[in-house]
Parts: sequence; structure tokens; C-alpha cells
Amino acid sequence: MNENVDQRLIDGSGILARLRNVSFDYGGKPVIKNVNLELKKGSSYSLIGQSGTGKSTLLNLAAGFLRPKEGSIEILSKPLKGTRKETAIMFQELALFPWQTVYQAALMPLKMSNGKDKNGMEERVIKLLEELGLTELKDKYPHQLSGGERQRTALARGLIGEPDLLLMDEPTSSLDTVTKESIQELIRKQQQKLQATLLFVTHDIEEALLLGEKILLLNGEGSVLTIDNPCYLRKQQRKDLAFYEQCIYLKELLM
Ligand SMILES: Nc1ncnc2c1ncn2[C@@H]1O[C@H](COP(=O)(O)OP(=O)(O)OP(=O)(O)O)[C@@H](O)[C@H]1O
Repeated sequence: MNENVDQRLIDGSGILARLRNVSFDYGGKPVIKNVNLELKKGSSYSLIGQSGTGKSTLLNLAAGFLRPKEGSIEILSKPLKGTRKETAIMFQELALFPWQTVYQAALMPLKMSNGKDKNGMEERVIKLLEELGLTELKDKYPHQLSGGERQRTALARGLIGEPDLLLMDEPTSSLDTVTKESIQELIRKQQQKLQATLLFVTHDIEEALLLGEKILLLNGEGSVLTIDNPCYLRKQQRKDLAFYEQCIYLKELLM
């Protein structure tokens, strides 16, 4: 059991991240206004909202890249003071290093956090690459991979440290439908396996319904509305009438 899981057991509140009266502005231009939000351990949240409402800003605040101008953010009941190694972040632009193979990219976070203690590292990487369907590609460099394969590599790099918080900013937006669906499935499976909290920014309402137990709608006023998602985990959701009804409802909310 890693130290990260230990911490989850110690903190019995059931809440992984708590935002209290969080406000943020860029040079005086308000973006996030007085947001109160609790993200439960092991739950998944899709963050939607019109372009420019501040979704990426909120994600960057939760990642510790930005500090709130007012209010506070706590992770596992402790004030967030910067980035933390238990938070995995995945963006649309992947920033894979051109000189690293798939295997090396997945190994890097372990090497950085474990130093010289190589015990079990290789086995962990090999197992994860297998789960993500990357075994055959492990010696390839980013320029030799398709967009979906690069996303899976970025996913491996993010998941190898067994994060408790997954922050994803439109990671599938540049992918074709079939590849997108396979990545969504991998994200769902891995998030559930790790019992990590997922905060997933997307413009795609279907994707939001597939990945989020709850939908967080960031409105133009900079505040967040939490909406239950009855479609989550429903089998064959895409063929389900309730799924489409929920899509239409959310689209109307967004307009
Ligand atoms: N570094 C920055 N400096 C100044 N303004 C910024 C900066 N980053 C974002 N903004 C502004 O803050 C607002 C929110 O941006 P943000 O990227 O968080 O929105 P978003 O909801 O993620 O947008 P989109 O859906 O288009 O990706 C926008 O008006 C944007 O122009």
C-alpha cells in the first residue's frame, strides 16, 4: 500500500478536495467567483460550461498551478500550497518528450519519486502498459505513434504513480470518435480501479455524461452548479433514451 492510500485511510471525511469561497481573476478580470465545491474521494465529476467561463482556470487552481485570490482549497483536509505528486494532470496538449519511448515516459514519474529504489518499478510499468494496450508499442517514440496512442502514453505517465486526484482538460478532444470512446473507457476503468477522484473538463455533453457521476456546470457568472447524472454507469448508455434526454437537458442548460 503506498503512502497516498494511507493518507486516504487517515482522513475519514470522504472528501478529497474542498474549495471554500474560491475567487480568481486575471489582472483584475474576475473569472471564478466565490466557488464552493466538495469533490468526494473516488467520485468522478465532469466540468462543463461555455467557452471562456473558466473551466481550465478552475482545473489549474485544483492542480495548485494557480493560487486563489480569495478563499481556500484543501486536499485531504490540508491547505493546497502548490502542486502535489498524488495529483495527475492530463491536458489536450500532451507534452510527451520526443526522446522518450512509451516505456520511458511511463517509468519517468516513478524514477523521479522513488529515486534509486528501483524495486518493482519495471513490473508496475509493464503491467500498466498492458492494461492500456501499449505493450507492443513500448519501444516507440511519440512521432511513431497515433494521436490515440500518444494519449494512452500520457495516461500511463499520469496513472503510474497511482494518483488520488485525476485532473483532465479535454484530453480526447482531438481524437476520432472510435479512439475517443476507447480512451474514455480506459479512463473510467483506471479511475475506478484506483478509486481516484476525477475532474474532467469537456465540451462534449455525451462524454460528460459517460465519465461524470456528477456534472459541474460552470456558468458565466463564475459559479458552479452541481447536477446529478442518472446516466452514469448505465449499460450501453449511448443507445439509451434517458441518456439522450439528459444530453438535451444539459445542452439547454448550456445555451
Ligand atoms: N493566463 C491568462 N491571462 C489572462 N487571461 C486569461 C488567462 N488564461 C485565461 N484567461 C481568460 O480567463 C477566462 C477563462 O479562461 P479559461 O481558459 O479558464 O476558460 P475555459 O472555460 O477553460 O475556456 P475554453 O472552454 O474555451 O477552453 C477567459 O476569458 C480567458 O481569456
